[in-house]
Amino acid sequence: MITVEHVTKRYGEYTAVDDVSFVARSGRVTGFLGPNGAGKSTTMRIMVGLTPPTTGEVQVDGRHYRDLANPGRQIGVLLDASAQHAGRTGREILTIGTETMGLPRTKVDQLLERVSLSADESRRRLRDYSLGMRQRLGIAHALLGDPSILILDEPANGLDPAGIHWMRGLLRDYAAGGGTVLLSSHLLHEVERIADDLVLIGRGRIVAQGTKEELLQPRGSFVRAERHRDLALALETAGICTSVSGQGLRSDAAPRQVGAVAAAHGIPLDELRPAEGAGLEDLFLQLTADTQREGVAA
Ligand SMILES: Nc1ncnc2c1ncn2[C@@H]1O[C@H](COP(=O)(O)OP(=O)(O)OP(=O)(O)O)[C@@H](O)[C@H]1O
Repeated sequence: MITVEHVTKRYGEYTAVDDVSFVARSGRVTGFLGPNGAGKSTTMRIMVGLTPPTTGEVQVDGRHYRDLANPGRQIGVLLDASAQHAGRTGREILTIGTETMGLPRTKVDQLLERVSLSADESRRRLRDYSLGMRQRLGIAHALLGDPSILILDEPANGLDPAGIHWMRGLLRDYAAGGGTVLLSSHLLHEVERIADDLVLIGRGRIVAQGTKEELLQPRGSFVRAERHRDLALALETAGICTSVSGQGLRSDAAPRQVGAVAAAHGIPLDELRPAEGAGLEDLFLQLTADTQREGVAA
């Protein structure tokens, strides 16, 4: 479990992370989502002691990262797949990992196989790796010490569709075995498929968090009636704001509430249903509308 408590990071006058709190639970995949520059990487760097927070703290399984004697055995980290010595081969990078963590050398071949890097590829230098191969090697490195927590910054970056499918299976299995997975991504559809819980961040602030089901639950209702104007007026009088949507009206109120108002005013309805689920992308755009660089309206 990762517990982030009131973490703030300021660079001079600029606040990159603003009072961020959330929990990534064990046995679950938590997706950390946000537009460019939202503060995801900074928060992850704070988690693993690479950046000191201005205020607040992060605990991993109840302890601070800096207090872990052999952190790689508890937390697997992939923040930047290219942040390894470019002149070393993949095999060398993993071998150094086994040595610093006190693991048997046999782990190297096990992990290479697990991330589908061939013996030939493992002998190439990192500078000659494609981005996808670097990601695979980075994931292998993160998994080396059989940690109970994985912190991955944009792990799908550079992976081809088969690679993304593979990674999804790997991380789901990992969480099914009780592990904690926190992954950041811009690939909203990918996260929608893999995550159990979601944390959305915009301009350093958390804008929404909860289970995927909670956040993607359809909100509000769609209603259609011949006496369209009467219905809109009745709903407005009942304190329910509506907007015109196609042939009907959309509102944030539940269908039951809308139905009750229509019944009270004797307005026959042609259609009444929950509004379609927004989908993560819509939700993401809505919640970060004022933080999007492109000013994307919901
Ligand atoms: N060392 C630093 N000095 C000054 N500003 C910084 C520093 N590190 C990060 N920032 C700023 O903090 C903000 C958050 O950056 P961060 O890398 O955490 O965003 P991100 O959500 O990971 O973005 P992306 O998805 O583009 O990788 C950015 O505006 C960035 O320029």
